[in-house]
Amino acid sequence: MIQATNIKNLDVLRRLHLAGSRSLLDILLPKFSRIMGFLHRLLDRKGQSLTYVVYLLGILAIVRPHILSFTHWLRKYYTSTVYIQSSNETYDMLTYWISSRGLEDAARSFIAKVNSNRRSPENTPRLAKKAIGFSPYNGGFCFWYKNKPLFYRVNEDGVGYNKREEVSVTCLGRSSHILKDLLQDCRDEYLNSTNHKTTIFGHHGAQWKKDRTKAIRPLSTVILREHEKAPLIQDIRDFLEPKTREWYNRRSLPYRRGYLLHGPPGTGKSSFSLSIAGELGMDIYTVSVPSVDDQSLSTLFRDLPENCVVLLEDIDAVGSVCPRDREEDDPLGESHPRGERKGVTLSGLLNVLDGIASQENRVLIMTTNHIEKLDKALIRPGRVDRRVEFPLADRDTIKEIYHYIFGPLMSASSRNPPGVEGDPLVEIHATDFAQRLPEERLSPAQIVSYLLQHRYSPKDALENIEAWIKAM
Ligand SMILES: Nc1ncnc2c1ncn2[C@@H]1O[C@H](COP(=O)(O)OP(=O)(O)OP(=O)(O)O)[C@@H](O)[C@H]1O
Repeated sequence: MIQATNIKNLDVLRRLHLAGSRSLLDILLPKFSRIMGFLHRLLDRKGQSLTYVVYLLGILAIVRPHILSFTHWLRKYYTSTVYIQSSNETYDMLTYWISSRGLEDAARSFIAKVNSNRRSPENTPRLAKKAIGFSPYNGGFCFWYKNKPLFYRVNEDGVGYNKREEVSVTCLGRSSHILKDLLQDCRDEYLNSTNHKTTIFGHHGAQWKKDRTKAIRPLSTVILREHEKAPLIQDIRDFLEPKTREWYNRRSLPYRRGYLLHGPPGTGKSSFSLSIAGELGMDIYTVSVPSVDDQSLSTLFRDLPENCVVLLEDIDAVGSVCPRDREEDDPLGESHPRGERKGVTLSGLLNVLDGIASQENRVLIMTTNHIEKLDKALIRPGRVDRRVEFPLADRDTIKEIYHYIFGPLMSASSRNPPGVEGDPLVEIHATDFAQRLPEERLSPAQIVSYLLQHRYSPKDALENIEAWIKAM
């Protein structure tokens, strides 16, 4: 059971905790001086005050180093601490737990950030423009967990670009069970909060970074020819079956399968990857190939968790040199003369795909707008086991997109205006709409975007087709 914060105890412990960081004496010394002043006045008449003061200061000077080393010893041998780096998801779990209870309010130094994911003060509307969030910074606070005091501390490590935030939680005693229990609770609560959601991770240099958590997008909302879509989904599901894994292991085959989604921009490749991750209850880790080099790609793959979807976008950018306008330092601190900064090389990507990091119950999806540019070695079976084309919209796709926007709701999320649901005219309008658009000339993204402009008026969507096509 988690006990609510006790303000009185908190105050005492916060002081003690501060004493840990500033030394107990720094706090006691001013109080001590006041007492000495009082004694001085009291004893002044007897002329002994100066002697007492000198004695006391002398004693203090002698015991001070001992008290300091005692507190250091106490901290070293009679407390346990868990350290968590901000680049790891455990950090999100812990901060979610802390923040959901408002425990961070006990911190005395904060960092304020606009658009941070952290809690804003109670009186700030949730969607307010430039809402300021606060999080503890360079300091700490104490809270109660299962009737035990724990100390939460934020530390910063490194300088400049390499600066990293790290939090630590300390408990009294040599057993770290309470810390493990806490992290388990944080994990459970965090996973509960992300149930029916997909967490999307991007990267910052060679480090994964959580981008956002989104409600699962049903696969039915990504429109693709059924004879391509259904077998692709089935193939991914089959691959993730435990018996498939066993089958691979028994035959000593590397347990991996790669998928290549190709087609023009805006045809649904990323949307499909996100949806399938949601359907499989996995998070998705995305890497845009043009934004990394061999070293960071390999580090990112090494740091992947198990059970996730990995999306490698724009793999046709492999081997291209990114010309730089000027000589500059890259974020990793290396200097690249103009034109010499390499992206991912073919051998770098092949190493990653063939390596152990591409296994471990991971679904590897690669996307490209230019399949014709890909090296044969990259897409040979074993690296790419299934290719699926995401084409420009044909008549059936256009019709389906119309249904998707104006037809009956497919999930609980409200998309259509009242009155449009179940409208028998939708079918007629969808056919009409599909017939008036050129086939295989527009991407689903273009059509979705046009229909969204007229989301409250299917009539307008039909009436403005010619003007829209002309404008394009
Ligand atoms: N087949 C589709 N079905 C439903 N919506 C689609 C489809 N294709 C694209 N969209 C919509 O268009 C937008 C862009 O799609 P998405 O990013 O998935 O395309 P993409 O093929 O990955 O593009 P790119 O190659 O540029 O990365 C999304 O918001 C998505 O909702």
